[in-house]
Amino acid sequence: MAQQQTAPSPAELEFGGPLGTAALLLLLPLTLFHLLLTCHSGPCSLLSLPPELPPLSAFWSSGALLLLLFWLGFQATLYLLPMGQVTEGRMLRDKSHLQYPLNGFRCLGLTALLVGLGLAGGLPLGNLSEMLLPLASAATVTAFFLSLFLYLKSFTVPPSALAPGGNSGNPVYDFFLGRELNPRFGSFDLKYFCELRPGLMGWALINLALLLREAERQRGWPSLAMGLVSAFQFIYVADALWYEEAVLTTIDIIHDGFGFMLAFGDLVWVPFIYSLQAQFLLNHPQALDLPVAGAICLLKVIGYVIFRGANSQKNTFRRNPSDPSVAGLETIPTATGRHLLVSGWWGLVRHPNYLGDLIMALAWSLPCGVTHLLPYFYFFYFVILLVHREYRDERQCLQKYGLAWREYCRRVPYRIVPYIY
Ligand SMILES: NC(=O)C1=CN([C@@H]2O[C@H](COP(=O)(O)OP(=O)(O)OC[C@H]3O[C@@H](n4cnc5c(N)ncnc54)[C@H](OP(=O)(O)O)[C@@H]3O)[C@@H](O)[C@H]2O)C=CC1
Ligand SMILES: CC(C)CCC[C@@H](C)[C@H]1CC=C2C3=C(CC[C@@]21C)[C@@]1(C)CC[C@H](O)C[C@@H]1CC3
Repeated sequence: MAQQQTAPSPAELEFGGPLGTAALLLLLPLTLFHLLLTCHSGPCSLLSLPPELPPLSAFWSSGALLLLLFWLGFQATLYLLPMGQVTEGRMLRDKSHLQYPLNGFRCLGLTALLVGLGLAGGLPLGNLSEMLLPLASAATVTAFFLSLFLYLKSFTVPPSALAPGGNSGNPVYDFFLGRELNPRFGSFDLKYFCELRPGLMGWALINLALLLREAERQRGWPSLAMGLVSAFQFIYVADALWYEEAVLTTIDIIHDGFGFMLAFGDLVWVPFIYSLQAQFLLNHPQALDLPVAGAICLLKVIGYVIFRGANSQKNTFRRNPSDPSVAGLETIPTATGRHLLVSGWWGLVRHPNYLGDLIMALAWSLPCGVTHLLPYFYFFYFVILLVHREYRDERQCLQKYGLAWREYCRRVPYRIVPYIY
């Protein structure tokens, strides 16, 4: 289906319009540093100010900036390696399709191999755990300059290349949301690359560094809690790269431009905020009984089965509705020629994949115990993100499918949690 590209009217502006996005431009980095400093402080209290601000020099090092640039360059090189299939994205406004390489999982494998070889050769990866603050600053500055470059670049492309939501004419709003839909250098797609590669793999690498540092402190073995958190989150990262093609149908790729929100989200928020549980465990070790660990693993499995089952069912259905695994499901026809699933996972609630993702998020926090709020930050943030995302998606689906979407909402009344929401 072709995408519409008219500038949004003031009533359609998202995230609180220019004022809301200006506030977010400040609040997001402030929240990041508040959380990092709190996590590394003794009391680790989420609601109070960090006890003592470290000297400014603790926030910056040229070594951290070089390391970050090396990581981005390394992942970009892997992205360009001609391995794996190439697939087509959804039809654009000018009726063309972009090509995307599907080599994410292989790049993860190559990265893991090189990191493994490095570790065997004595690479002090654990030291990364002491560089998180300057690394986060370097990543924030990089995301800011990348967004500025993307904003300026967007004035060199034709109107058909602009994102439906990010060309309001207000510079702050457009800088935040992103004007251009698919900024590219030749075949190198900047948004697709950032969404899945450096940040997601960086998150897994930071977790590994924290686990190694903890193991060094405990004479060789990481704690059960750290092991669970790292394993759970690694599975999530590996899953995203294995099913990389699915990201081509997300709001981020289809609807949102590439601006500060995604540049900061992909390159800073994901690696440094999503690793908060492991950061917390390094500084605040938690004992975990085997039965409790077993129950948490069960919760993770339940969440993963729902998340993967729902995502795969929809993706299979969208790719090939007559695939035997989805051919028997009940559907609603829409005026666009597409159908909406109304049984199976998508007959339970209107966003079963969000439900599974939220259950997994809880399973990532529980190994950190219940004495502190900070390891639950991801869960609470994720509830807000997904509720807001669900609201945005509903609005777009109502526009796309009209009466058929209303019929779907009537048949499947709950959005994310059955009988609750
Ligand atoms: N960890 C994190 O920070 C984040 C994780 N995620 C995860 O990423 C994944 C993708 O999320 P997201 O892109 O938000 O949304 P979805 O994968 O849920 O995609 C929504 C789209 O699915 C299609 N759809 C909706 N209902 C139906 C139906 N009944 N039958 C068939 N198609 C339907 C519609 O598109 P169409 O009809 O055009 O195909 C709709 O626009 C999710 O698992 C989510 O949990 C997302 C955001 C952040
Ligand atoms: C900075 C703000 C608070 C908002 C940032 C949002 C981003 C962190 C997320 C927007 C959509 C995302 C997706 C993923 C990671 C987080 C961001 C970038 C996944 C790649 C996570 C793994 C899933 O399997 C697919 C997700 C697609 C969307």
